[in-house]
Amino acid sequence: MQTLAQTLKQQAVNPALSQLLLTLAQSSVAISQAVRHGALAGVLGATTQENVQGETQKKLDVITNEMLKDALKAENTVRALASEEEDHIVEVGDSGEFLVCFDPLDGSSNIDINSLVGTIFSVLPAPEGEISEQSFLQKGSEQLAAAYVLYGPSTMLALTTGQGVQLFTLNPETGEYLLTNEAVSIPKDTAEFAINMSNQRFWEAPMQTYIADLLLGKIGPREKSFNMRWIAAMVGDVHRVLSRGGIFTYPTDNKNPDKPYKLRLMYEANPMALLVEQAGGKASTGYQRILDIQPEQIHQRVAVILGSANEVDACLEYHQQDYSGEPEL
Ligand SMILES: O=P(O)(O)OC[C@H]1O[C@](O)(COP(=O)(O)O)[C@@H](O)[C@@H]1O
Ligand SMILES: [Mg+2]
Ligand SMILES: [Mg+2]
Repeated sequence: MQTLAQTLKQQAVNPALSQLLLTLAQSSVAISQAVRHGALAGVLGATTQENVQGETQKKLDVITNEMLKDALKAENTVRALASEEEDHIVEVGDSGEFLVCFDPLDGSSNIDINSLVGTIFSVLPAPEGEISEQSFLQKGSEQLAAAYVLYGPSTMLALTTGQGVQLFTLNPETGEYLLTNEAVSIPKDTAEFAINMSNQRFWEAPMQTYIADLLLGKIGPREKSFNMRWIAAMVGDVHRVLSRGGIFTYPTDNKNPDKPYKLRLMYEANPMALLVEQAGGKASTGYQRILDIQPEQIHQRVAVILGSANEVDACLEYHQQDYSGEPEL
């Protein structure tokens, strides 16, 4: 089986980018080991700190963030990084062509129940000159590479450098990622949706109506029965979408008027949107292609609807209708 390094070579990926991706992959092997040791390594549970988003940091959020930061500081390919667990950007080197955004531990509420977690990466070109937060505010379509690692029964890496999506499985004996799917393709149609249903009463009318129609199954306008899954780790849900199709959404809600969206654009939505599009799927806010959004802040949040192309289109049709004359749901 082909290794990650061999695959990058075959794709003729620029050597500096290859080196960076191999470093990120290597760090994820170390994270995978930390995650696997769980309580034995004393890494479970929460810290007393909060991140910039006001969320209590888990010990592993902090540990994995430090691991990635240290690995990137030892690199000469990266100018600066932006992380979910850092209030501001962190400059890591004077030379280098890249900026990296990451969510070091996605789905961290799953860690204490020994369920799926992951890491998400996005690589952007570094502009010339001084680096500031502004340098990161590039559209998702500018990403040079995007990847996630899923720490599940096996550890898997999904990667795109703009040449489709490849899936690698970690050989735990050798610490090497081996190519196990060279061209991921998301089926266009699906009968599976993923949404946190407990927020139903807080959604906008289009999402309320769309999900209500899915729940009606064969007797509803869709004339088809749908199943539901929710892993509470975007990496896990997106991996299922890449593996067998589906629609995944964390839509706009008015639960907390100051926070109408949950997922973060720069290190959750953008990298996942690139992976999904590269695998033949679609990713939208309901009103705009995610990869076309002009970011305004590194920690900005966004509504996400992604997955099987025809199902995302079906959901988007609901967003084009006018609900103003209808009674409130
Ligand atoms: O707990 P909820 O509201 O279901 O939200 C789950 C969502 O939150 C996230 O866990 C956010 O990620 P973090 O754990 O990195 O903060 C997503 O991965 C997931 O889709
Ligand atoms: Mg996350
Ligand atoms: Mg996280």
